[in-house]
Amino acid sequence: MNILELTKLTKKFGDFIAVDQLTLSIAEGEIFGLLGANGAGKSTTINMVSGLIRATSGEIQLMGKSITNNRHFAKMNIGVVPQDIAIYEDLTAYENVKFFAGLYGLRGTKLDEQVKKALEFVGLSDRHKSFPKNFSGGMKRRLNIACAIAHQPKLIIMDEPTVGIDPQSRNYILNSVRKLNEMGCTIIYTSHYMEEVEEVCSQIAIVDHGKVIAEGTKEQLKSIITDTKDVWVEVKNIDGLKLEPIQTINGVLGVEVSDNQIKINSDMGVNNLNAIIQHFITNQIEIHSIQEKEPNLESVFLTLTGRSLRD
Ligand SMILES: Nc1ncnc2c1ncn2[C@@H]1O[C@H](COP(=O)(O)OP(=O)(O)OP(=O)(O)O)[C@@H](O)[C@H]1O
Repeated sequence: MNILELTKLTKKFGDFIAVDQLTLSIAEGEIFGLLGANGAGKSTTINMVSGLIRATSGEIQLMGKSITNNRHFAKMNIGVVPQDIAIYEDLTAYENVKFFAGLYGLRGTKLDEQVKKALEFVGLSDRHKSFPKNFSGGMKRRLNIACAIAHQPKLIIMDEPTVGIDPQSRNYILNSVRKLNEMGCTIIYTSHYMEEVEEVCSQIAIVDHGKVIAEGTKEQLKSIITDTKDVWVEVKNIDGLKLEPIQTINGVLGVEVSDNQIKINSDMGVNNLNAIIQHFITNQIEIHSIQEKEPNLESVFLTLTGRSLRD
């Protein structure tokens, strides 16, 4: 079953189209990655799903029900971890989670139980009486997650939850994503860090200029571009290297140089490694290292859009 279906979802800000007839289906049980550069339209899409802003046109269905006129149903079943941390600095960690969970109608012992469970889940039980103003960035993010999950939503949307935090908290959050998924939640995870999306997501949609430009598992996405490979040659000293003759080697599609590294993009079906190495030997340029790199989601993005994920 699809937990979420977006059909021709569009958001205009004046004349500017931030989300452009975006169509996407997310199956129950996935960790679904929305990958796109800054400004691609990820947050705007999330904000329409969570009801923070109204769509200009298009349809959003949650568990088979339109949510346009059913905000309450959406609110009860969706938990959003917003990009900008939304917690009250002058409430304790416990009070923060209690406040947000209370907005979903939880009361009494049930409220208390679920708040404690959520704090335990994010590893902040022993800090429940502390004020978040004394927390690190990573702890604030974790508290933000507790606030979004205490009402036990079926769909959890995390908008760039690892921006600006230390590596330890980042790992903690990625593990929480996996655990929540194992507990039965569907997760939508937006990021412009392709490593994270590759690591944690079972399905990925690449968003650019408000549209989905490719979708599938990471293997399916990579297969879009497996007809090319990159050979990286690191040299001791680049002086005297002529690039034009490399371009003419059979199968070579492009050559880029940065510092002492030469990246040679080449047709996967052509074995031209000997010819490439020979060129360096002929020009008496000493090779320090040479490696062929597998395509990753960054290269998929680059191939599809002509731009890098991070500007
Ligand atoms: N309220 C607004 N008014 C006008 N333009 C907006 C508004 N909100 C977003 N935009 C524009 O819409 C586009 C999409 O923004 P959005 O925040 O959805 O991108 P994003 O993919 O989430 O990127 P980021 O990773 O930077 O958050 C951007 O060009 C942004 O400037």
